[in-house]
Amino acid sequence: MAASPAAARGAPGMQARRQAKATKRKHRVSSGAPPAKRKKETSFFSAKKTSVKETQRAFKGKSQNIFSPTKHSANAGDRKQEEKLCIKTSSLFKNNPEIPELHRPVVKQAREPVFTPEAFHELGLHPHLISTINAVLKVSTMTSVQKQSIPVLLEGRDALVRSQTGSGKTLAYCIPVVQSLQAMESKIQRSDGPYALVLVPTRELALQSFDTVQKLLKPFTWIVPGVLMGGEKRKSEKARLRKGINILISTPGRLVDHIKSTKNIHFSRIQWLVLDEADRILDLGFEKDITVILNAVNAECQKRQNVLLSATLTEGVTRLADISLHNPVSISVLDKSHDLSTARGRVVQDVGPPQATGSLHSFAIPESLEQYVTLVPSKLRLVCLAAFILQKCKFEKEQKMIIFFSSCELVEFHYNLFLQTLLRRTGAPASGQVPSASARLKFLRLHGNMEQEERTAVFEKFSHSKTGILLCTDVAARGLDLPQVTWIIQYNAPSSPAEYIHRIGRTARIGCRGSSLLILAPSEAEYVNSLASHKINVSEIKMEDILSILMREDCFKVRQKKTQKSHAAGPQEIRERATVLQTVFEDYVHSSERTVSWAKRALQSFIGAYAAYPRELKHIFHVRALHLGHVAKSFGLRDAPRSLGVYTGKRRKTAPRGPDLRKKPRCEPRLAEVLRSEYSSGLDPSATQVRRQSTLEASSSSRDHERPERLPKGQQGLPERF
Ligand SMILES: Nc1ncnc2c1ncn2[C@@H]1O[C@H](COP(=O)(O)OP(=O)(O)OP(=O)(O)O)[C@@H](O)[C@H]1O
Repeated sequence: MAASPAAARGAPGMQARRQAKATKRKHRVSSGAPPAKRKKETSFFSAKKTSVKETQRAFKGKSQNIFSPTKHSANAGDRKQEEKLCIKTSSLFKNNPEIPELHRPVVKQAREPVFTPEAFHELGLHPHLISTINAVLKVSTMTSVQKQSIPVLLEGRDALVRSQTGSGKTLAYCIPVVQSLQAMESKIQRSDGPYALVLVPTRELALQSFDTVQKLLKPFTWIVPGVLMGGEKRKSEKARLRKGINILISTPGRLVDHIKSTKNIHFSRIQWLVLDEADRILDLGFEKDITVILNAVNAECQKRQNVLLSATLTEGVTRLADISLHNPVSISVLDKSHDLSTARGRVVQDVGPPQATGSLHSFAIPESLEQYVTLVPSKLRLVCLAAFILQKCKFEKEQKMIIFFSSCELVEFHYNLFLQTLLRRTGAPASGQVPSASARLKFLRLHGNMEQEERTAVFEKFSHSKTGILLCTDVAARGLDLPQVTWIIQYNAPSSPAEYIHRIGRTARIGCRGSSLLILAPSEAEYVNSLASHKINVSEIKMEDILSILMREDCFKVRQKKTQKSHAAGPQEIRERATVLQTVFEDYVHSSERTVSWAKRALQSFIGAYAAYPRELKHIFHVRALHLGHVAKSFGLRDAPRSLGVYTGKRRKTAPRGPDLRKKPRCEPRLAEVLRSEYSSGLDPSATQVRRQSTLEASSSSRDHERPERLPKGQQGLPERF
């Protein structure tokens, strides 16, 4: 017989008893007495399935009790009781590590001039190409990188091109490719196959580059562009390859997949090989894929032009290029004098030994990009992020924000959490109300574990929207040109200065204004110096200033009885409201087993990603520095989970005493499956197998970067020739 809803919820008397027990437990904690043994871990997980509304109703009642100490009662006994009840408020702000003074070294950032007064028609391009650039792409004058690169590439030279994010590198290579192919004496036939091969690290970037090429080809209808990027049925891609693609844009993984399985693919006519985001594509993650591609291309064609582009061409790439490219030209718009009134973008030089290129470790950042950092104790991270979202996207107009997380699971968790809490509580306009400021909270998410159709839809939607909040992994860090993004938030610090540059580079593109915020824990403050050593300058925003926005959000006000007067004001009220917000998160997380399990999995993923920071950053980001209980709070978990394994709903026979962060987190197979690669073709089962294995061996793959299989010993290294 099914239990009645009332019975399922428990009789009122039982509920009261439960509440009393809980209060007793809290009192013991506050008085320093050892906490009573939790009856069963199931009590932690077996929260009844409450709807969000129910949770909020329950919460309203609770908050009244929680914050009643703010009233000043004459009765000493009452006061004692009040102090005890204050535990929820104080727990969020108590026992946090001190926030250190940020002695940030002020460095002179490298600057690049973006625009030039020169028009495209000065380049001697086909008149139809010029009119397409002007009329379809709506650009008339060249950017610095275009002015430097296009003539060099039209001369037939190999080139390494570095210029800051959002400075127009795509057209810098697309225009010469189209100009040269349309001018070929024997007119290109579709069935000839690829004349140009463009490799990019992500599917969204492949789509975006394809879109640009397609626009440029409008007057030259006989040249057919095409994109291979995974997610699409291999069969239909094969059919398109069979018909013929002359400018082929692909992610490495998907191209390898076709090289191995598609007979119709050949490279005998290749004249151009372009690696966009070359440092990303040539790093270890893509080593095997790139080797396969280059071997396949080299086997069929020896003479072609090679172009490598990125905002962060590092020494490693330059050295590799130095031995692999033929008489290349290095183009860097970076104005070394930092004096923009002189020598505006005149730095074009032949590649010499790596040291000759000087400032390879200092990357230029758009002048109109303001960078900020805030130091936030772990317990307060979540409320701080939420407050910042509200401040920018609810209370200010026309804000478009991208928030970077270190793994797919972190994105999923925060996306769902914000939808169910921030949006429901503060975001949705009441029925019949005109959508207003609250309607600006439009959450979207993008990561590598999503179906391709959804990925593309999200990309398009965010691209065309004037506002919105995109939660994503580094899959969106490279190359994406999403218009009007005003804020970049890095909730988890990136693993390298190059990734920092690319993430923040999604805003302040092509002369627009934009800002970025990096959220660090107090123990991570040293990261600011690490950035400074790469000439990256950040200003501090105080956490209190971010939290103060909660004063504008009355739904986080502590409810007082009519007879009670709130004595909280200023910082105290901000703290109380922050606690209310944290309680909203915690109530949602603890509203069902499923949500608790999500939170735990996200926490585990966070720790995995944290353990994967490269050696040179380990002194800043080390799991040993994490306080698990505090970090758990930032996932809405009230306590540190006893085990970091994925929650299965079953109790272990012998529960471990407590989490030991010195050990690498144990990744359950389920977790390994979820942590699939961002950049893979998604089709190669052997790759997945190896990746899964490496996930289990090292937690590093929690970070949402692809680390496909390494080559066997003795076979490492790229072919000598691009
Ligand atoms: N000459 C130009 N004048 C005005 N806008 C331009 C010009 N060239 C390109 N753009 C625009 O600038 C934006 C950024 O260009 P693009 O994406 O090529 O930058 P990028 O240098 O490749 O950036 P990233 O390093 O992030 O990949 C695009 O919206 C593009 O249409």
